[in-house]
Amino acid sequence: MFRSLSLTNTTITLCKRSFPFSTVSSLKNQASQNRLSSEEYEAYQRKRKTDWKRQQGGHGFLDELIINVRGGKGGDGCVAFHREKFIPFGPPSGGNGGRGGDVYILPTPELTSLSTVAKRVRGERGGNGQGTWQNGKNGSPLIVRVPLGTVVREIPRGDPRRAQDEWEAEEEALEGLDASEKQAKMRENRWMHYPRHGASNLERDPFKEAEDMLYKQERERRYARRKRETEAPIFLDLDKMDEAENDPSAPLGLPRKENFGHLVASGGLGGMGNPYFQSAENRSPKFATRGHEGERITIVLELKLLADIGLVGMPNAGKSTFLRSVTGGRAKTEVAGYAFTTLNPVVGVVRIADDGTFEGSLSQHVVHEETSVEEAIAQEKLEKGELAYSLTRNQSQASTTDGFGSGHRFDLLESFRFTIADNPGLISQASANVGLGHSFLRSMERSLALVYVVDFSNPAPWDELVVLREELEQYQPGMSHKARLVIANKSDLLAGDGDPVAVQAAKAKLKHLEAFVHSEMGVIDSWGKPLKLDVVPVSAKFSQNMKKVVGLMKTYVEEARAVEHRSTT
Ligand SMILES: Nc1nc2c(ncn2[C@@H]2O[C@H](COP(=O)(O)OP(=O)(O)OP(=O)(O)O)[C@@H](O)[C@H]2O)c(=O)[nH]1
Ligand SMILES: [Mg+2]
Repeated sequence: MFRSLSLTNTTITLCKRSFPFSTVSSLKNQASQNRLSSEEYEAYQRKRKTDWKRQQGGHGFLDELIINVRGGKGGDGCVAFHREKFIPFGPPSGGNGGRGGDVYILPTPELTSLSTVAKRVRGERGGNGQGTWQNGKNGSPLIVRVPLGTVVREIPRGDPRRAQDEWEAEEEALEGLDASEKQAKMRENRWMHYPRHGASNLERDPFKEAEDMLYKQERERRYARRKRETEAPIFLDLDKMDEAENDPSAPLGLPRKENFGHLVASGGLGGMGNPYFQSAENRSPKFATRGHEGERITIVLELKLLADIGLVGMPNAGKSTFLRSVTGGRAKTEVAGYAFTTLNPVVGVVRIADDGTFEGSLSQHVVHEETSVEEAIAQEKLEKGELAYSLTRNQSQASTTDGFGSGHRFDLLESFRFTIADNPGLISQASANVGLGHSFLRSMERSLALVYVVDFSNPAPWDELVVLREELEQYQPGMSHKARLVIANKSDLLAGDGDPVAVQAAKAKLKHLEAFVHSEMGVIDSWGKPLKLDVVPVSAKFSQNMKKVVGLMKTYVEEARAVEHRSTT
């Protein structure tokens, strides 16, 4: 069977298979047989990647993960009777089961992504009780480590992404059974009987009373859980390390308290051994309870990247090129001339010396071409054998004349550093999940400052600004007041050849942009004072005017850090 697939103005025919990857491999085959040009193949792959991201409706960026957590099941109680020489009918001696292990969440600075977090977490089971009053061992606590800056939210009841809780799971397992079968199963899940006493136990009043009591406790627990879920669902904003507090004047040799983090699901209680059910009426109870199920909850983890500055712009404005330029090509973010190249936020580090020189400016790599062009150049060099003896990045920096020496020597000169996050493109209606949605702005929420990047070669770059501000406000009212700067990128495209008329026109356009920004785009800073945004024309591709931008960004970060410092002290 065949079907047609339209691809960037060409129509190709490909084999229909049910598994999408085979479609790609068949395309790969076609490409290798020269029936499909490599550009067409690439365009197809790119389209699939972006479509896939879009289908997720803005969810599923690398910084969001849903996990199912279960506390450990409690250990079973034991039915036993003490036996000793000359004591043939000793008292009941079954131990209680141990508690199931609790599950905690702990923020850790060593982690930077949620990729290491397991999607299903289950606490350790408590040990079963044993004869001669031996209680089972408690399950040890389980710690789920997440990166610093993770937000933990419990998924509420009714949300389809939520897994069943322990009671719902049991109800589902019992579905379709008649009343007596149900009762038998429920008893099996809850009670242990002394061998050959199962049937007789069920008829005796003490057992019935104990059973009623157990169900009553269960109902109370269930009610309390529901109440907790609706009144105080789990919400943790883990942006700070919290150390376990140790008393400094504690006696020597006392073990240090261990910090487990935040409890998210507690383990089930252990079952009761048969001595628990001993009473005046029932001197030798021949039953014990099984351990309780641990709490089951579904939580969503969201990682807020901690970048000082966030770049906000429409697709293709040159955000990724800008990040590569300020980091001297170190930040590995893809650059290409089509919309939605960047699908996940990428963070780069900018290091600055006292005199305003930044590490990226020392790089001899000043032209930042599209990734595919750079790859083609590298491939060509590789084939010619030029790469074999070429200098490494640090060696080439050592040969620069400005006296900074090798890249490592910059460590001595570095006086300030901040991070910049390159974001996917934001478009009009992103809040209604057009394009890639805007959920990635979550990473920007705690950025100290935002910077708009617009394509200055567009006929009306000011229109872009209005849309961007609108989308920021849609995401979080007041967020647009974090903006400090407008980068007018791609300025080389205007009057790059030095034609005086074009230069005049470019100057006039810049004036217009500045006037627009000053009159329409004012913000209120954290002290409540009105502030005008800076406007700087740059060419990210050719690394022009970058020093000025980096200098300005440094001042924003310094100011914002000072504000934060003051508000915390
Ligand atoms: N002439 C010129 N082209 C530029 C400049 N900056 C970026 N470009 C080109 O603009 C195109 C888009 O650049 P990207 O950096 O991928 O744009 P982006 O904003 O990251 O786009 P998305 O990731 O899709 O949101 C590429 O073809 C770049 O080569 C510039 O300063 N001058
Ligand atoms: Mg990009």
